Amino acid sequence: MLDRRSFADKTTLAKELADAVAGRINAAIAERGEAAIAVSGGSTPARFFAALGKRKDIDWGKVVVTLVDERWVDELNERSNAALVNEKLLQGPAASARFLPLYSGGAEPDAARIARTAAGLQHLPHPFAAVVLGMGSDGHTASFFPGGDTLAQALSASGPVIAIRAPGAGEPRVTFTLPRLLETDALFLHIEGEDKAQVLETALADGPVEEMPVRAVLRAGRPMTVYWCP
Ligand SMILES: O=C1O[C@H](COP(=O)(O)O)[C@@H](O)[C@H](O)[C@H]1O
Repeated sequence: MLDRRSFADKTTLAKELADAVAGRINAAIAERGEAAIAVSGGSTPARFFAALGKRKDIDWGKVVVTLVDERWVDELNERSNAALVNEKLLQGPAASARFLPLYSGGAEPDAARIARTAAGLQHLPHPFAAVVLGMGSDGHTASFFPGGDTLAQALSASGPVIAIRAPGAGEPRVTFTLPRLLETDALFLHIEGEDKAQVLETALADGPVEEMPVRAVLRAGRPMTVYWCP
């Protein structure tokens, strides 16, 4: 179920992952006339975003991009995942894609704001053509954090999105739920560095999901391809 691919360096990984995701986008457009992808934030995806956004073989006007999760901050904040997507991915050819953000205003993701985010996702093409997850060194993925106040619901609710707060998360968060993220043609896990490789080994061993929520994805019984480089 887990296909693990290793690459010599970050540039090669970025190009190979962009090739794989572009293939999924083009297949979804051929089959369904449109494609949606959900991508991660944080520091790891910048090179991959740049490689994907340059692709001229994608009909970007038929592509919807969203995030797997978001810190509850506006786009002027340097921790905004949406800002990263706008700066690195939605440039050049990819500027014609439609972006559906998860942050919907204010300082807290209260019920009304989460409902507004969910309403904005109503016309998201379904299923995703590709979901690209990242992973933190604490074993979180998307915003499924150890100690998350709504972790159990985030891993089981039909979604699409839920607010979550956790000691290691910094700001309050919004995340797609796991069941919704698994509704995808292809699932990727993008990690870089020896430390993340070690975290993945630990996550693959026995142990509670609550301690390393990425285990919920690894144990979901869905094919997933890991892209890793040192
Ligand atoms: O906070 C987040 O962290 C993870 C991992 O980020 P990285 O900086 O270690 O690459 C990321 O996958 C997630 O989308 C983001 O919100």
